[in-house]
Amino acid sequence: MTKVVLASNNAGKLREFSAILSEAGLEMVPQGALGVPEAEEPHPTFLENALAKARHASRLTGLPALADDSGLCVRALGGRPGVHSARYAALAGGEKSDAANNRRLVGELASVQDRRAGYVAVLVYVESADDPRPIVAEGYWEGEIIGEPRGGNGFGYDPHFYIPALGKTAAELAPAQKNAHSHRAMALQSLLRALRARGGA
Ligand SMILES: O=P(O)(O)OP(=O)(O)OP(=O)(O)OC[C@H]1O[C@@H](n2cnc3c(O)ncnc32)[C@H](O)[C@@H]1O
Ligand SMILES: [Mg+2]
Repeated sequence: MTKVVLASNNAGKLREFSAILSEAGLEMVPQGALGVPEAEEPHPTFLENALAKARHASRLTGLPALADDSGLCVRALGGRPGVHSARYAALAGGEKSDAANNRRLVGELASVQDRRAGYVAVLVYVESADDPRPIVAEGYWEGEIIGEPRGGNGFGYDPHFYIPALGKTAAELAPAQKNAHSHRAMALQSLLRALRARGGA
């Protein structure tokens, strides 16, 4: 099994990745278990932030690394919170928590008709810190933002992310169901195909 460092400190992401990757024959080690501190994510694009996180983890561990930069893009908010999804409330002086982020989001949409939104995940895999050929994959998942939270699974904005075709929020989906539809799962399947095409896994 190839050992890969997962360049994330988000417990929700780590759970979703490990469920998919264990089936793919990759041994993933969360960066926290190897003493890697959080990387800076100062960039305006998911791609640049994911690349920065992957390079950082690979540089500090000497292992191949997989990073995920993701977020919620709301049409009526011009794509916000976007790359700032993890610290949306903190940017407005609030705390850095899912609950505070959701309060800010729901408050901003209180009198807005257009509820359309999408989750974006950009994954980057590097063989080494200076890998000249990173593998990049993107996933997108469409939904609508609802004011009242529903469901206790998932993380982040999931209780407010309603998928009309499923009649449920992402937090009402069982973990395996979320992994059958989500932005992260779609990106990961595409990244694994690219990796296999290179003979990597
Ligand atoms: O950078 P790492 O350490 O991976 O962890 P993070 O939580 O800071 O991750 P990001 O910088 O990529 O920010 C992504 C944020 O977008 C939101 N998000 C992304 N994917 C999500 C999902 O599947 N369900 C709910 N919220 C999600 C959630 O608020 C995340 O904190
Ligand atoms: Mg982050």
